[in-house]
Amino acid sequence: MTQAPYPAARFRRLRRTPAMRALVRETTLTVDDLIWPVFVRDGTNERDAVPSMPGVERLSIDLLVETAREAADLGIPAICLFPYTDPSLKTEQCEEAWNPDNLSNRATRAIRDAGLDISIMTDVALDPYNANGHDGIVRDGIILNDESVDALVKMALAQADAGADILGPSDMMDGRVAAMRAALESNGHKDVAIMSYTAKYASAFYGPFRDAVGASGALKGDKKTYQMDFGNRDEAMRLVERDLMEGADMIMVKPGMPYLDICAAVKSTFGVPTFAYQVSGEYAMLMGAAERGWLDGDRVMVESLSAFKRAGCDGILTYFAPRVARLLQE
Ligand SMILES: NCc1[nH]cc(CCC(=O)O)c1CC(=O)O
Repeated sequence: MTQAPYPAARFRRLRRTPAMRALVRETTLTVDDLIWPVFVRDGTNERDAVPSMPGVERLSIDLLVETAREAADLGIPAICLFPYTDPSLKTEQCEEAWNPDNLSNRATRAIRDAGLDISIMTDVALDPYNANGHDGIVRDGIILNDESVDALVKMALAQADAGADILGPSDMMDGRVAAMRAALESNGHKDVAIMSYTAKYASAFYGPFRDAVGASGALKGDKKTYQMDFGNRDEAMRLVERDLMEGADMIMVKPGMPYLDICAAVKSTFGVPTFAYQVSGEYAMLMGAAERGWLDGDRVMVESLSAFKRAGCDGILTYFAPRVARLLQE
C-alpha cells in the first residue's frame, strides 16, 4: 500500500459527507445477505413468544407460511426452519427426525406449496427429537458418531423429499457431509445444496435457542465431544477443507461475532461461499441492552451485521433478518 505523508494524505477528506463516505465504503450489507432462522410449532393460528429472544416467536405452520411470504416480499433469499418438538415425540433413537410428516417436513411442504420465491433451509441434527437433547445418538453416555450419521442421512433425505433447498447439518459428527452427499446423489436430489455447520463451536451463546426449541431441559451434559473447542483455529481450517472435499457447497462458522477471525480466515484461505450464524445469544445480548436503552438497537444491528461482510462472509443467519431488511428498504 502506498501512502503519502500528512498533509498530502488527509483521511478525513473522504469522510466529510455521507455521499463521500458512501462512495468509498468497501463493504455493504444488503437484503441478499440474509438467512432468517424461524421456529415452528404445532397447531393452527398459534404463536408464542420466546422470552430470552425478544421479538422472536414460535409459529404454527399456517402463520409461518404468512411469515415466509412477508420474508419473500422483503427480498430475504432464505429462511431456515427449526422445529419445537412435542416432548412426547422425543426418543432415544430419535425416530421422529426422519418421519416424512414431522413438523419440520410439514412446514417445508407448506411453504413449498405456497409457491414463494424463497429458499428453504432445514437443520440436520437430532437434538429436537432426542430424549437426551444431544445432536447424535447416545449410548451409555457416549455420543455415537457412525450410528448418528446413519440417522442424519435418513433425516436429510426426508427433508430433501419434503422440498428443502439447502440442508444445514449442525450436528458436528465426522463424515456426515460425505454420507449425506452420496445419499442425495443416489436418491434423485443431486441439486440439493449443503451448507455445512463446519466450524461450530461448543458455545454458551446457544442458550436462548435451546429455550426456543425446548431442548434446554432435555440436554444431559454438554456438547464438547462433538462441537469445537473455542480455543481452536487450525482445526477450523482443517474442517473446512474436509467438508469441501466431502461435497459441502457452503461453509458456516458459528457463533458469529466472537468468531469473526475464523470467518475471515475461511474466506481468505478457501475463497468459498462462507456464512456466519449470529446466534441466539448474540441476538439476546443486543436486544437485551437495546430494551434497557443501553444501546441503540437499529444501529448495533446494522453495525454487527456489517462486520460479517467486512470479515468476508457472503451471508449471515440472523434473527434480525426481517427487521434489518425493513430498515435497509427505507
Ligand atoms: N443442532 C442444534 C443447533 N442448531 C442451531 C443451534 C443454535 C442456534 C442459535 O443459538 O441461535 C443449535 C444449538 C446447539 O448446538 O445446541
